Amino acid sequence: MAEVRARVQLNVGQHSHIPAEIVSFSGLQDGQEHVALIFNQAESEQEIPLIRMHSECLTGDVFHSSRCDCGEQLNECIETMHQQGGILLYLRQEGRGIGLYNKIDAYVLQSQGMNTYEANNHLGFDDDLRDFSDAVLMLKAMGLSHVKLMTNNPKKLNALRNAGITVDEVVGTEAHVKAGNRSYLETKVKHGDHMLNIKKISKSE
Ligand SMILES: Nc1nc2c(ncn2[C@@H]2O[C@H](COP(=O)(O)OP(=O)(O)OP(=O)(O)O)[C@@H](O)[C@H]2O)c(=O)[nH]1
Ligand SMILES: [Zn+2]
Repeated sequence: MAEVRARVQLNVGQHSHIPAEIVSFSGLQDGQEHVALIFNQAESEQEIPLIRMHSECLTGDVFHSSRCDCGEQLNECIETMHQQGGILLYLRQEGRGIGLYNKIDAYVLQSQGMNTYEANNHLGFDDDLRDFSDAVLMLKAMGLSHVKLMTNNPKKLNALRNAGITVDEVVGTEAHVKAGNRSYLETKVKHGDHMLNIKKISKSE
């Protein structure tokens, strides 16, 4: 069992204009400092809250790297939750769990022609090392057993359902295409079973 350790108000977003609360936890299992951001006190409302499990991506979230869509997804999530309320779990699972330096090694291999999964395998890692059991503990610590989930990744949906969390609805994120991330997005759809609409990607390109 994990518990809420501290919970404090802060404003977030590009102009620090979006009120939220940041939550830390005790009793998480993988040794990482995962946090939750709560918008509009969504965990205490009667309505089933929208949640997102966002895996850390320093290059995308902070530097808005051309190689992926993580920063855009994070901004989209924060804007949506500002409007509708919601809970963002920011999970310290850099590089789908392989860590930042290994992800940069994988980028080197991708620059030589491998796709994201081939590069992982070449480095001796499975396609995806993420485990969402701490995310489940965080939800339970906040008293949440019934959610709407913002993702395009069916593995996240299955992880919650297998842990006894009821997911009423899955809300996809937009396809954020920019120069440099198209093959990354296509690979997610072809090899990672992501429910991204490639046609939508082509149109907005
Ligand atoms: N190993 C590796 N990880 C990457 C690479 N590009 C992005 N990531 C990581 O992928 C994670 C995001 O996972 P994605 O598979 O893009 O998306 P998702 O979180 O599974 O699914 P959504 O909920 O739909 O966003 C972040 O931790 C990124 O750091 C890469 O080339 N190699
Ligand atoms: Zn990324």
